[in-house]
Amino acid sequence: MSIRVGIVGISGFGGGEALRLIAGHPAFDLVYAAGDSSAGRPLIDRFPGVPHKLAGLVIAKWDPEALPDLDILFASLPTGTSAEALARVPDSVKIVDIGGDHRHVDGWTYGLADIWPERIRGRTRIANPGCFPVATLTALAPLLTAGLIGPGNIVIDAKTGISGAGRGGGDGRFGYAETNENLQPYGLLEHVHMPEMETTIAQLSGGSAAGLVFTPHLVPMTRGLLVTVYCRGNATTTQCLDAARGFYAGRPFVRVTDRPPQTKWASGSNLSFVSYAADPDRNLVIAMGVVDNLGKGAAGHAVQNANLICDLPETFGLEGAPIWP
Ligand SMILES: NC(=O)C1=CN([C@@H]2O[C@H](COP(=O)(O)OP(=O)(O)OC[C@H]3O[C@@H](n4cnc5c(N)ncnc54)[C@H](OP(=O)(O)O)[C@@H]3O)[C@@H](O)[C@H]2O)C=CC1
Ligand SMILES: CC(=O)N[C@@H](CCC(=O)OP(=O)(O)O)C(=O)O
Repeated sequence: MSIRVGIVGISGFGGGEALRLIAGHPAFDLVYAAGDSSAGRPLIDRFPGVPHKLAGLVIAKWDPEALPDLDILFASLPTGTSAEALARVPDSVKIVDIGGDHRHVDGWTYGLADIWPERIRGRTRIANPGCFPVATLTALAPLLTAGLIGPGNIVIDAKTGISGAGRGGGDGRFGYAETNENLQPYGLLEHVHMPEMETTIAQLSGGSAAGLVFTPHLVPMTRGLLVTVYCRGNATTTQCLDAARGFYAGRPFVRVTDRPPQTKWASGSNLSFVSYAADPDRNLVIAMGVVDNLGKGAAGHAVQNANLICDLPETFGLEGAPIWP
């Protein structure tokens, strides 16, 4: 079976990771690559290591009115730039939007694939969750649905690799000299992922995520994302681990570990790792979540969502082991 696939934003970090995964996918055929400043360049010029079967593809100027015959389009454009153009893509073309323009937007399904795959199958417009929300929500969902923690007063302390900012993140914070051997908090009290997390926590728990605090930090590594989430709840560590093991039983991409997870465990993969430490005497639950920001945080999750909407095995193209070391 061959499913005709396009990627817009292919020269970026998210698009490049989608290219890597789709190049090895057993059912997807990349027939369209698009961008802006990279348009006109052969793919092999932008990515010298691209497989021979894709070497002839030339990056097109992104134009939703000039698409070839496509079954599915991956959109990996800067948040804020894709809504108007994606609205002009024909209905017959399924879309997975890796960017942030369609999360909790009417007509689009919020694609938390490990948590609610049944909501995604059969849909044609999927909004990938943001990278911080997916790590956080994957760790919290079993606890919220089991009532082991409350939805209020949750504190999320997050660390991300620099590639989370994309190639275009050019305000001087992301160069080698600024990031090497440096730690930077940012987005305090107002990060764009707050509303997405508040809405989904409320959906999962049936209550309000009032008092949510989220502080991301840039750390000097290329890939990887870790959240340490402090919650109020009268549960033991064993109860939290058991709840997560039950919740994710049979799900291929979530690993529940006794040990606190590390970012390298997920590198280059679509895996999420979660773990917990809880002290009922202090009414304290600590939930931890790890993903690769470009894997489960972006392109890996997008391919998983695409598999679901194309009625393929969820794991197609995503079965490789993580990169180590
Ligand atoms: N990086 C990450 O870890 C994650 C990113 N995301 C989201 O994914 C999206 C892409 O991010 P990322 O790959 O990191 O960003 P990059 O800055 O690395 O890449 C952006 C891409 O968008 C293309 N582009 C920009 N403007 C236009 C335009 N007007 N028309 C066509 N193409 C355009 C660029 O093309 P060209 O080079 O040809 O100009 C480039 O390929 C963003 O919405 C981001 O928030 C989500 C989760 C994680
Ligand atoms: C390091 C860094 O800057 N990371 C990005 C997260 C990338 C992401 O998930 O972005 P979207 O929600 O726009 O898709 C950020 O904090 O905004």
